[in-house]
This record gives sequence, C-alpha cells and structure tokens, in this order.
Amino acid sequence: MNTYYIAVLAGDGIGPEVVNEATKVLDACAQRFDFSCCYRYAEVGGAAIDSSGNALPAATLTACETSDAILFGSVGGPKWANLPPQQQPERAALLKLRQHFDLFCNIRPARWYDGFEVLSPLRADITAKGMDIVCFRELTSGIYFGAKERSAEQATDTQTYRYNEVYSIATKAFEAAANRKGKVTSIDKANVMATGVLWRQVVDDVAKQYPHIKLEHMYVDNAAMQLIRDPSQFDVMLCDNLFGDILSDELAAIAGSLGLLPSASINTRGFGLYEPAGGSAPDIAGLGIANPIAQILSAALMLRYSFANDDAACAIEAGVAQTLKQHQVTADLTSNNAVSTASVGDAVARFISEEATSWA
Ligand SMILES: NC(=O)C1=CN([C@@H]2O[C@H](COP(=O)(O)OP(=O)(O)OC[C@H]3O[C@@H](n4cnc5c(N)ncnc54)[C@H](O)[C@@H]3O)[C@@H](O)[C@H]2O)C=CC1
Ligand SMILES: CC(C)CC(=O)C(=O)O
Ligand SMILES: [Mg+2]
Repeated sequence: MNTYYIAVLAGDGIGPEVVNEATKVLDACAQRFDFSCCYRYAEVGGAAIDSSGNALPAATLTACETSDAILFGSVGGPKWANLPPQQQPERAALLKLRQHFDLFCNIRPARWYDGFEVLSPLRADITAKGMDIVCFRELTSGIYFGAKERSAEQATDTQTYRYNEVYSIATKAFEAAANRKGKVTSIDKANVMATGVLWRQVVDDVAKQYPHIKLEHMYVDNAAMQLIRDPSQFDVMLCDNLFGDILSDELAAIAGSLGLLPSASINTRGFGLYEPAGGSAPDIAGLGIANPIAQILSAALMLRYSFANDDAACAIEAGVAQTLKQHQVTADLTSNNAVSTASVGDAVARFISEEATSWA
C-alpha cells in the first residue's frame, strides 16, 4: 500500500477549519483507494509568529522538505498586518515557501457548477455556464519578488522577467491546452510594459512547438472585461504573477465564490503546495461557515499532480459536484438553508465512501 507523506500547514483565519475538511476527505479517499496518508502537522504564518516569533519555523520547513507535498491553508490577517513587511506572514511564510521549493507553476482551475442558488450577479448570466478555464500563473518571479524600496516620500516595486521563466510557465500552459480545448490566451500589458513585450515574444517562441494550439494575446484590462462578458471564450489563461493573482479572484467570483477555487503550485520535480486561491478570510474565521471546497479541491489536485492518483482526484471532484448539486452549500453560495463547513466536508467524504463501488 502506498503511503503519502503530506506536510499540513493550516495557518491562520479559516485555514484550520477548511484544512480539517480536506484531510477528512483525503482519509475517505485513502480507505477507498487503498493508500495511507501520513500527515506532518506544522505551524505557519501568524500562528507560528505568535508561538515562536517566526512565520516559517525551521521545524516547519523540515516537515515540508521531508514530505512529498504540502497541504496549505492560508496565512495572514489584521493581527500581523503592521509588522515590518519582511516579517509579515504572506511574505515571510508563503512567498518564501514558493521560492524555496521553486514552485513556479501555479494552476487554478475554474469551472461552472450546477445546482446552487446564485448570489453573485454574474452567475445569473447564461454565458458563465460555459465556463471551464484553467489559469496558469507564473509564481516565483515578477513584481512580488523584485527589488523593493520605500521611504516616507516614495515607494518602488520592480518587475523583472527572464526569458527562461516565461518559457517554463508558457510550456506548461501549452501542454495543458493540448489536453483540453486547444486554446491558450496569454495575458500581458505589452503596449506599455517592457516585461510584457518580452512575455509576448517568448510565448510566440513556445507556440511554434505547438502548431495545433490556437494562441491569442490579450491585454490584461481587456481580459478582465472579457472574462465578465463571456468567460466561455477562454480555455487556458497564461498569466504573470501579478495578473494571475488578480484575474484568478475574478474567475472565482464568476464561478460563484472564492471558496470554490483551488490551486496547485508545482515545481519541475512534481513536488507541490496545494492551497485555496483565496486568503484567510478573517471576517468569517471561527464561525464554521467558510466554504471548504477550494481546500478540498486543492487536495484533489495534490492527488493528481504529486501522487499521480487520478482516480482518487476524480472521486473528490465528483463528490464536490454532487454536493453542490444537492445544495449542501455554505453561506457564500446561498441565502437560505446554508450548511456548515463541516457538513460540506462530511457530504463529500460520504460520497466517496458510499459511491465507492461505482469508482472501482
Ligand atoms: N494564500 C494565502 O495565504 C493568502 C492570504 N491572504 C491574506 O488573507 C488575509 C485576508 O485577505 P482578503 O483580502 O480579505 O482576502 P480573502 O481571500 O481572505 O477574503 C476575501 C473575501 O472572500 C471571502 N472568502 C474567502 N475565502 C472564503 C471561503 N473559503 N468561504 C467563504 N468566503 C470566503 C472572505 O470572507 C472575504 O469576504 C490578508 O492578510 C491577506 O494578505 C490573501 C490571499 C491569499
Ligand atoms: C501573498 C499573496 C500573493 C497570495 C495570493 O493572493 C495568491 O497567491 O493568490
Ligand atoms: Mg490572490
């Protein structure tokens, strides 16, 4: 029987609540698909600052380095927002982990689900019903990692992209498109940014190796508008670090909620960190109402990308679709009869256990 070694870093805000549901679902999968999970729980983010003064303690890094994958909740919140920038949980823990493990490739799939009431006005628009998009975001370079300066009078962030960095993420996007609808939309701001011009040139170079893939370039401002106007026109979106961060929250809103959007951040060796696209949601933390689906679907991506267990990943995704269809949804997706975070996790886990025979 395979054992999957997983570092579990729940972090702050809703992190612990939703991570708990993801491990519940993983345990149901382990029983059904005959593997075992060895969890290495470790502190990260604001919680780690509070207990040890360090957002990414050495023991946490060791837990990650000795595991096959990281299941990550979220970090940050108002309690730590006034720390010096280098010590804040988002930079000192999350960006550091992304950089340490070279997790250059961030994958955020966003799709339309049936069956729950529409709170987002975008969901009322029939065009959103065709949405099935995967966003490939460059994750370890660009403006988040460039040199920064700040004085009382001015502040500077620097964006640098190297040919190889763009090449690597673009190749991942084209590979994905070859197994999907065969279209890549590359997002940039080449009309005003030097990095945008380089980005476009490199993507054109990569495209030459994929003659059957349709490539279109789109400026980011137009992309933000086109997504709302007609998300079904997109298949694979290819973005730099900043634009991918922003547009993926938009994807989540079109799908219905930030609580639906998972992410995989992987390196060339298949090692990955799996986390919801959203943050620690301090406004709802501790209330038992956070949507755990983004975290649960992130666990599915972990099974697919780090453990090559597509059957178990598909079972989770089917369980999520079924749970949404049966209107077992948290308050972000309905104005009446919302269920708790734990109830959604229970419903997905039950589906995996009870529908086990049909997945044999
Ligand atoms: N990967 C990470 O750890 C990230 C951390 N953050 C940090 O999280 C903190 C809060 O940031 P915000 O800008 O408020 O963004 P956020 O993503 O935490 O929340 C934005 C809105 O979406 C809602 N939301 C998010 N996830 C949800 C879920 N699973 N179920 C239901 N509703 C959900 C929140 O309640 C809030 O109204 C900040 O410290 C920020 O830096 C933000 C993004 C990513
Ligand atoms: C620290 C932030 C860059 C995290 C975030 O917003 C994201 O990865 O989507
Ligand atoms: Mg973000």
